[in-house]
Parts: sequence; structure tokens; C-alpha cells
Amino acid sequence: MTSGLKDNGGAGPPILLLPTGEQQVVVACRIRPMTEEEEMEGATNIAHKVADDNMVVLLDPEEDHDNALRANRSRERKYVFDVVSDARADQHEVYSSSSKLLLSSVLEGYNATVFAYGATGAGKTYTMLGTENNPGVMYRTLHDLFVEIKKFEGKREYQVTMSYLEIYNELIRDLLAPASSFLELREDAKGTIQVAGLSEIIAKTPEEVMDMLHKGNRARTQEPTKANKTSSRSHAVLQVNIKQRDINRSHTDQVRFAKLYMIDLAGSERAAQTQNTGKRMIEGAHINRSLLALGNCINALSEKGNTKYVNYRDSKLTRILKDSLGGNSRTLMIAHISPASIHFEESRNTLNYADRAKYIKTKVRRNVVDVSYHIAQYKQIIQDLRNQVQLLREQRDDLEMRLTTTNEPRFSRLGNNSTTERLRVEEGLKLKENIIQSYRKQIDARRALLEIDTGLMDVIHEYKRNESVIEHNVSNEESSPRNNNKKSSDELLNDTNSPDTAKQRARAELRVLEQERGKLEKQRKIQLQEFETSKKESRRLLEKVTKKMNTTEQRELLRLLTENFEYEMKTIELQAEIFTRDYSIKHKDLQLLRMSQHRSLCDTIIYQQRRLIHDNRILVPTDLEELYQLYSKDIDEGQLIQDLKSYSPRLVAANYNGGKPSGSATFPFLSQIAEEDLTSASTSVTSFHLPNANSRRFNNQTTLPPHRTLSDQDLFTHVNDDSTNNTDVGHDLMSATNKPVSYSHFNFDHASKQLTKGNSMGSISSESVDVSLNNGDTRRKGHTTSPPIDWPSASSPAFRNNTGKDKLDVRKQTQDIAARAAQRRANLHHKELMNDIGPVLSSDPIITKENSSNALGLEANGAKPKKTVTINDSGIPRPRGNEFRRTNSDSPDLTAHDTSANEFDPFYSTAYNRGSKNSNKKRSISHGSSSNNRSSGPVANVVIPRDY
Ligand SMILES: Nc1ncnc2c1ncn2[C@@H]1O[C@H](COP(=O)(O)OP(=O)(O)OP(=O)(O)O)[C@@H](O)[C@H]1O
Repeated sequence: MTSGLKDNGGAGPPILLLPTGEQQVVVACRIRPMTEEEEMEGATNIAHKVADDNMVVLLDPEEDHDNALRANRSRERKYVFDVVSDARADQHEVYSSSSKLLLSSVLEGYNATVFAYGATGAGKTYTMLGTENNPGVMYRTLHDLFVEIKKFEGKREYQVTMSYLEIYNELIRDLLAPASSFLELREDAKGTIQVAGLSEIIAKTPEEVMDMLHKGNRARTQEPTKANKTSSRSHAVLQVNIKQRDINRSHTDQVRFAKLYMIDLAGSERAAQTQNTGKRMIEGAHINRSLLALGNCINALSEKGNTKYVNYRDSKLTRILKDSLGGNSRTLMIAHISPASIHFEESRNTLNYADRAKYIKTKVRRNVVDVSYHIAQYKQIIQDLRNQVQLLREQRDDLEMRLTTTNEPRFSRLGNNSTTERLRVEEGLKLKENIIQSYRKQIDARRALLEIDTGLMDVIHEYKRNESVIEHNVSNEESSPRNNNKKSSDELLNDTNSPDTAKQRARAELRVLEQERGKLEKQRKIQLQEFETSKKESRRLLEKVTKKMNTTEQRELLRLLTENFEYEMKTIELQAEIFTRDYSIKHKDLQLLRMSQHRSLCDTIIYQQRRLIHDNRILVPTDLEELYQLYSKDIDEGQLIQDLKSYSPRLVAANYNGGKPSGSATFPFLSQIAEEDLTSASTSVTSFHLPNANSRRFNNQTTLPPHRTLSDQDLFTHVNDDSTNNTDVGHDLMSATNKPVSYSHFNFDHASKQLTKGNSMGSISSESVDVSLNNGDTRRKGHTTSPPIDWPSASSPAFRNNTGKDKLDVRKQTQDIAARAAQRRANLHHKELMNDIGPVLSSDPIITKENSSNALGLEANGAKPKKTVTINDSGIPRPRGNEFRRTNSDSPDLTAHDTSANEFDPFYSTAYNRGSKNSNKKRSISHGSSSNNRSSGPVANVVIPRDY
């Protein structure tokens, strides 16, 4: 190993070398003891520490010695790490062989990071925090840090500060000031990530540090789950800054800085294992997503030559860990696993990632600043300091003067004058205290409201995503012949990828989410009331206090107080606005995808209806035929919008522009969204309602409801435009008002009504798109301009004299058109969404090597993951697999499909190609229609990733 560990002659644990330059990440592994629950479940011990104390052997519990095929294929896995500790190792041993090694380095001025990694319940928090009687790495490291510092007493001057934050559902909270608002990450000019507004507290003794740690841990989000009774639902980051300099300053002064990060990550979890639902499930999705981003960074960084692009921006966790993983830091990863056979998959994943992390190299350098002084500079410094002392004296005198006019000392002056005056001032001071408290209460209530709102937004988003899962599967069922798809109930139960299972899961999830929504709405009502009460109380107090304050100083003080309060409120309002906008964007992304599904279904229906008309020789009225010709023309030339204008201006105008002629040349609904985005920023405190029974009706239907793009006006209706300011009181305070907070409602009732109005023409594009189809021998490429076909109406010669050849031609043309329509629209959506949404990675409930490396592969190619479209067309004979190939400019790869019916659930699977290089049937996202569904006509499906 070249990780920087060195044996110190058997005298103790190995120590870290301290060279400046490249250094590999040190990886330790801790196997915790079996828990009672695991033993009760009959789990066996499959993780063993062997050899030179640094090897872990993991046995596959499913190894079958009786199976001749597998007999020679041992699935025993061996991993070598820098340090390995098993169930016998106590907290002190683990600390001594891991984090302690970094301490001397930190005191030398090197940055360091220790982070605990592993699946949920693997023992990360136990290692990092420990228990009161058996503290973990965080406490022990800080304790020893102070012991070391003490050794230099009288020689060196140290300043130790600490901050403690958690990342919960992608929101950053200050654990040392839990009542403050969520914090934002900022990147300074040097690319260093800072958490704006994070409190940094000076710590002087280990006890103080311990107090702060306890305080922070109490504020941390921890909830019981099935997998762990004390599961951490957030990533906790403890940052310790150490600054030191010599006490006896000479003409040179050397200042050393070092940052020590200690991180307890939340554990990855498999939805099936944790059986989390509702809020826990949303937390789990956030945790998995950020760990997936971390896994991707580890993969990219551990590549030989380190040439891959490392995407730190995917999550707040990876942004914070940027320096620790790829920058100036000595980094130690403690991978945690359970020895139980029931956690084999989780342990294998953790060990695989830990194994990769060994190859990450950071570039370590000492953070030292040399300050040299010349005599002339000394003189200048002394003069500056004198000036400063003088200035501070003046400020102190001034403050004392102010205090005597505003505070208690004034009582002495009042002394003999009047007791009533004294009482009046006393009362004024009390009122001032009350108003501060009431402002604080109002801020806290508003903050709590914001937290509930973000929870509600998450719940609603999950709800709508699950609705899409159901709709998607329903539409696929509609498009596929049932007899080919019939599965026994046993098969369905075992087939976790089956759409039926996905649908059942989604329905169960909807029920849980509804309950969660109910709970949150109740909480919201109470919180809103509390907020209103505190608002009224502040207003009342402000009026009262203003009357009591009769000097300019007092009024000025009150004005500053109120301004400060308003500033805090504004910050929260801005945060609320950001969350609302984020949600609105997410919501629209989801809508686009749903519309795309819907439109694909319409194409299928049109195709099948035309086929029916043709096969049964049904007479078609002329106006229907004309409409169909318009449809065909649109597919070929993208002219539908223009033609419809002349064909039926009223219809087009009503659909697009509220009666005005539409100026939109491309997707009208997209430009509509852009406009709405610009005007939808006014929502503040929002309350949300899930779709009511009426609007949910279609979940149980077998067809999709008519679809329409919802505007923000549909979604958010102001229910309380209460512009009641804190009543302006006193002349000086006329401007010091508590700005109104407007409330709006997420209006699903209205939204669903709008939905049912329909929007069938509303989003047909006039943009032309290159389409390439592989219809057996015939291959059209580029901008297709085949003339609109003559559909055999009663007057059509084709209908009257339809010879076998004519019929074949007509059918073929129809099939081409329907398929092209589906393909073209799907391509357009793909293109738009790729631009708008960025990489599509599924947040598979657990990070697997397979999916993350594929996700990585997509990044490495500099290409965004492709969302591909499956189109099946029945009637056209094709040489192999009846596959269409797409060669549009976005997807240069020809990606042929061999889609097996409902092979996996697109909502829970990963968007990447799994096919082998040589295979003619490279697999793309396979979902929706199946190869045995070909008779059902064209079906275009678009993947909705879990993220949306
Ligand atoms: N080395 C150990 N010795 C004894 N008990 C342990 C050890 N490691 C973990 N445990 C116990 O196992 C349980 C789960 O541990 P812990 O909460 O630390 O897991 P975790 O990895 O932090 O989980 P999560 O990611 O869900 O927060 C706890 O009850 C803890 O006390």
C-alpha cells in the first residue's frame, strides 16, 4: 500500500507520513458485531477479518456447493484495506488506528477529513459519535487535539473553532444554531466551498467541545426505521478549524491553518429492506441520491490517470467534500459493514466502493503563511494600533452616553424626580424585551411553516410521480395485447420488475403519501395559527412600546430592532420563494414527461383507429379526412399550427393565446411555461392540496385523462392576500413595518378541472425534426416530406378500387405516419428535456456498482445520459427484431431495441444502455411495449426518472 501509512516498529498503531504532495486516501474497515435482531433472523457471520490484520473476506451466503455449475466458481470476495477492525475492536482501538493518525498532521497545518461510510445500520454513528460512556472518533479526536495543544502552552498560541451542520433532504442546517434558516453553499474566487452564515464557535476546552457536540447531535435528524432504530436521516459534518502561531514573535511570524472535517454520513438504504414509506422514503431517496453522487465522484477520482470529469455539483454533500476527495486534504474513510448474511448485498457494495476509494489521490500541502516585518513596518503597525485604541475609546464613551439615556442607569438620574417616571421607563424596558421575544417567536413560526411546506412539496411531488407510474403502466397495458402479457399472480408477486408490482407499489405509496399529506396539513394549520397569533402580538406590542418610547434614542433603537426583524423575515420569504420555484420547475418537468406519454398514447390510438377504419372499410366523412390530412401534413412538415390557424382560427387562438393570435413558432406550451415562470414568483407561504377524489379518479381508470399544461395560476391561488402590515405606529416608525406575508394555495381542484378541459391540440410542434426509420428495406433519413396520404373515404378512388396493392400501400403509409409522429414527438421531448433537465440518473434505492459505473460512463463520455424511446410498429415487416433505429442529432448511436415486455419498471430503473458491443440488439431503455406486442401498433414511451 502507498497510502501514507507507516508502521512505527510495532510500538503502536501505524503513523501517517507527512510529505507534501500526492497522497492516497486511507481506507479503514470496521465490521461491527452482530445485533440481536440479526441473530434472531437466523443470519450467519459472513464477514471475517484475516491475514495481516488488513484483509476482509466476505462470503456469499447463497453459495451452493451442490450446484455443479457453481462449485468451482467461488464467490468468496477478498478486500485489502489499510486497517481492518472487527467485532472485537473497541472504540479506542478503532480511533487509535484511524483518526488519531491524522492528528499530528493537522497540528502541522495539513487539512484532514475522516468520514464514515456504509449502509444503514452498519455502525457509522456508533464509530463517529459513540455513546456517552463509550465516545467515538469525534470526541476522542478533539480530546487529543486539546491534549496536544496543551503541550505547547507558553510557546504557541492556538485558536480552535468549530461548526457543525447537517444535510437533510438537500437542505443545510446549522446544528449549533438549529433555529436559524437553511444555509446556502457558496464558492469563493479560489473555488473553495463555503457555507454562508454557518456559525463558528470558539472552543477552549474539550468539555466545551463535548457540550457543543451534544447540542448539535440533539438537533440532528434521527428517526427509527425498520433497518435501524436510531437511523440518522442526514449527513452530519463537524468542521474544526485550528489556527496557530508562535507566542514569541520575531521579525517573522508563521501562521498555520488547518481544517479537520469529521463526517457521519447517512446510510444508503434499499427501499425493500427498510420498508420505508412516506417521509422516511423521501428522506431515503435524498440520502441515496447524494450517496450515488458521492459514489460517482469516488469512481471518477479513482480512475487511473484521474482523467475523468468529477461531477461534484450533483449534491451538496459532494460539493462540501470536494476538497476532502480531490483537493488539499489527507482523507481517511472508515467503511462500515454488518457481518450478517442478510446484509450481504449492502456489505459487498460498501466494500466495493471502499476498495475503489483506495485509489483516490489528494494533493496535500501545508497551510502556512509567513509574515515578515521590517522595523519601519513595525512602527507603522504600532501607530495603527494606537489609532485603533483611540477610536475604540471614543466609541466606548459614546456608547456609555447612549446607555445612560436609554437604559437602567437613567433610573439613578430619575431618582428623586418621580417614581411614576421610573415605573414608566421600567415598563418600557420590559416591553422592549417582550417585543424581541415576540419577533423571535414570529420568525420561528415562519421557519417552521417553511419546513412543513417543503415537506408538503416533497410529498406532492412524490404523489404525482407515483401517479405517473400508474398512468404509464396503464397506458402500456392499453397498448399491449393482454393475452400475451398474462402472468399468474405468483409470477407477479415474484417479478419485482413487473409493471403490476410497480403499479401496486405506487398505489400503496399514494395511500401513505395521502396520510402524510394529511398530517402535514394539520401541522400546517396549527403552525399558521401560531404564526398569525405571533404576528398580531408583535403588532400590538409595537404599538404599545412606541407610545412609551419618548426619546429619539429609544425610537431609533426600536427602529433598528424592527428593521433587523424584517430583514430576517425577508430572508425566510426569499427561501420560501426559491423552494416554490424549484418545486414549480420540478412539477413542470414532470408535466412535460406526462404529456409526452399522453401524446404517444394518442398517436397509438389514431393509428389503431385508422387501421380499424381501413380494415372494415368504414366510410369516413370528408371533414374527418381533411383533419387527418392536416395531421399527416404536420407529421411530415410540421405545418399543423399554421394550417390550423386558417382551418379554425378560433380553436387555435383559444388553445394557445387566450384569444390572441399565437406568436409561438415552436412548442407553444413551452413558451407558455417560460412566461409563467417569469410571473409566478410571487408566492410566499404556500399550502398544498393533493388532488381530490375527482381528480384522482383516473388512477383507477384504464385510460388517460385529457391532458393540459397547468399554469401557475392553476396551481397557486391566493387565498389570503392579507396586506395587513404591522400597523404603522409613531411617526419615526411609519416605515418600520412588518411586511405582509401572502399566502397561496396549491390548488389541485382547479388544476384538475383545467386538466379535464383537454388540450389535444395545445402542444403540437411546428418544428421539424430529423427522423430516421428503419422499415426493413426502406430507410428514410432526414427531414421527411412524404405527401399526406389519401385516406380511402367514400369518395376516394383508393377506397372504391382498392386492389390488394393499393391497400398495402395505404396501410404502409399509415403505419409510417403514425410511427413517425410518435418518434418525432418523442425525439422533440427528449431533446427539450435533455436541455432543460440535465443528466437523468435513477436514484436506485441502493447504490450498486453496476448502475453507478454506468452513470459514470455517461459522464465520462461528456454526454448526458440518453433517454431513449421505444417504438414498435406491427405491420411493417422487418428483418430482425422489428426495431426502429434513431439517428437524430442528439443520439448519434444507433440504439436498437429488443424490448421485452415490462422487463423493468422505467420509474425505478436506470437510464443507460446495458447492451454488449457486438450485439446487433444493443439494449436501450426497455420498457413499455414488448416485442410480442407488435401487432398493437406504434407505442412511444418516455422514461420518467425517479428524480422528477
Ligand atoms: N461496533 C459496535 N459495537 C456495538 N454495537 C454497535 C457497533 N456498531 C453499531 N452498533 C449498534 O448497531 C446499531 C446501528 O448502528 P448505527 O446507528 O451506528 O448505524 P449507522 O450506520 O449510523 O446507521 P444509519 O445510517 O441508519 O444512521 C446501533 O444500535 C449501534 O449501537
